[in-house]
Amino acid sequence: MQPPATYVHSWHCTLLHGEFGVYPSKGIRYALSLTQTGLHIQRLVPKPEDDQRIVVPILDMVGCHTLRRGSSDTFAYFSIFTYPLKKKKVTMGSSRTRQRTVRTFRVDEESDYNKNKAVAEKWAIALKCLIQGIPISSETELVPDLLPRTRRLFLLLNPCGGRGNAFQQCHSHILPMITEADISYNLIQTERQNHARELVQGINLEEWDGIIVISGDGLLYEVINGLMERPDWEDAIKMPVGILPCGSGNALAGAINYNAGFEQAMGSELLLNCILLLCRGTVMPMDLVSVTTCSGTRCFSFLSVAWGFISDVDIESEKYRHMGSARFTVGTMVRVASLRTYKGRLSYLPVLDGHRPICRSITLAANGSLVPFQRSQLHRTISDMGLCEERNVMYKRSSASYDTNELPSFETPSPGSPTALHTSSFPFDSLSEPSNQEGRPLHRDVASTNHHQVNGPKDDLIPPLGQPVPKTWVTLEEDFVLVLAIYQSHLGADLFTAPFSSINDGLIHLFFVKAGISRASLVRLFLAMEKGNHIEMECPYVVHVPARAFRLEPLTQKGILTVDGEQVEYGPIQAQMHSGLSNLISGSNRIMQKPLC
Ligand SMILES: Nc1ncnc2c1ncn2[C@@H]1O[C@H](COP(=O)(O)OP(=O)(O)OP(=O)(O)O)[C@@H](O)[C@H]1O
Repeated sequence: MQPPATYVHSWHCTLLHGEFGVYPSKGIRYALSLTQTGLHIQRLVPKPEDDQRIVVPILDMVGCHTLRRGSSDTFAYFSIFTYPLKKKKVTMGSSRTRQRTVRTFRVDEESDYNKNKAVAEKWAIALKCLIQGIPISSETELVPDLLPRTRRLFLLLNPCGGRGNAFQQCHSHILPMITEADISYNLIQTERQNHARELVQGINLEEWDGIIVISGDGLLYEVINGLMERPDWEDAIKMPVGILPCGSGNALAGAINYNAGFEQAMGSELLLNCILLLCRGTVMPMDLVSVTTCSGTRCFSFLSVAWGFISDVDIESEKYRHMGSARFTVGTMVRVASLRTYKGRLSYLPVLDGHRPICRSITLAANGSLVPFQRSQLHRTISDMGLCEERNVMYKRSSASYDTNELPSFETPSPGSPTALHTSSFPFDSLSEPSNQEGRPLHRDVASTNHHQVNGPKDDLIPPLGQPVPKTWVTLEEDFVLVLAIYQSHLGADLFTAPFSSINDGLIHLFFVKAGISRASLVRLFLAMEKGNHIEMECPYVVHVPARAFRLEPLTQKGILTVDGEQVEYGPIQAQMHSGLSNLISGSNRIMQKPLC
């Protein structure tokens, strides 16, 4: 990660310098120089044959502890805990993994322990400040007051998430690393669906600096909605939340990993990256979308609303849960083999760029092979409707700026009001009741059925579900293979679905695939999505539109709708963006503060 050009000089200036022994002592001595971005280690004794230096990036560090060996020892020690990324040779090629490395330095300049201890503490304070993104310079007096009080995290672990190995991951990686980062915690194992939702409704906000789910996206969905159900929701939703990926999809973890500038990762590499970022602890606003289902129930979503192919695969693949993320691959193959289409009406409030709506299409050749980016048929279709100029809009990651739409605002009806809709008034059914192979009931029920969310900011962009959408909205009636509204870059840790999306860009990215797409093209689309390459493709059947609000009215009677991967009641559904409503522990230092050096 590069510092801003104007700060390059100060970025490399030395904050601290010293010469130390090591533990265990083998007569080796090092010169250490600390800069804003790394610790430079130069061996002094025995003298190296060539001028080799090791640079340990601050980004690889989780913490630093000071130590003493015994009361008679006059030396003080400081240990630095790092997790550098190492390449590992495996049978077929190589893979990456983070390996714990501890370096302990001996402060032995003085014959008085207290003087050596003061030096060791100074180094520990400086390192901790840099890890946590607290600005320091060579002029800063390195005193303990620079550091915030010990962070206290409320950890919620779902023993049934993903492959069911969250408990094992917690003991082998998570707890050791956060202890090295001086984080105190309370760990609770969830016992059933909605347990996390209930727990966060009862916590004292003053007692915690963050709520972390050790699970998949489903548990975070419960936490966010539990916070929104509190009478003090305005304060509660500002509680920083975080995720340590132990689920199947791990979409938000994929987005956090990408936001931090790491390479796309899965499994324990992704988990270790996310623990590292949690230890840094920096917080950023995260967009939430309020979703209203046909009964008038409102819930808050941080990831996606899906209908058709994606929600079918998500829910129908529950029976392959033991496979971890591979369950989605199997589910995709099954669903491709018996491809369904769904008739529906999709309306959306487009985002204006210089007062022009933006849309893009992705084109595959008729035979399903990738072709260079061209103007697509669908582009023309929309342009002909006077909705969009014929042009290709390329998005830059986190640099897009759009005009605010000036639109009338609407009152949202309370769930009991005459305009609110009720499930019974819609002739819709869920396509499938989730069940596993053995026929045992699954832990997933249709989410939020019993939760009427009344709190939260007003949905001022959408009229009540029973009323028509404003004339300024775009409405399409189509046979769809899928409709997806996503507001994170990733739909799964290895599904880089919206590369132009960022955690707080205030945009709902609507993707839809129309009936007519060949099975081969659909498979290619999902394969290309792994690396985000689908964006370079053109396909007349695949469209992306940024929006601020949308309404989806299924006209096919049976189907599955999901919000953040959780099944919700089937029927008309609508949603509106509430930008930056929550806070996410992203650990990212992308918005760097000017160093005071
Ligand atoms: N002890 C438990 N037993 C059964 N289900 C539980 C338990 N604790 C939580 N749950 C439920 O498990 C569901 C799935 O959890 P989660 O989403 O975290 O994992 P996942 O589905 O494997 O991952 P992802 O959502 O990333 O695909 C949640 O809806 C949650 O309510």
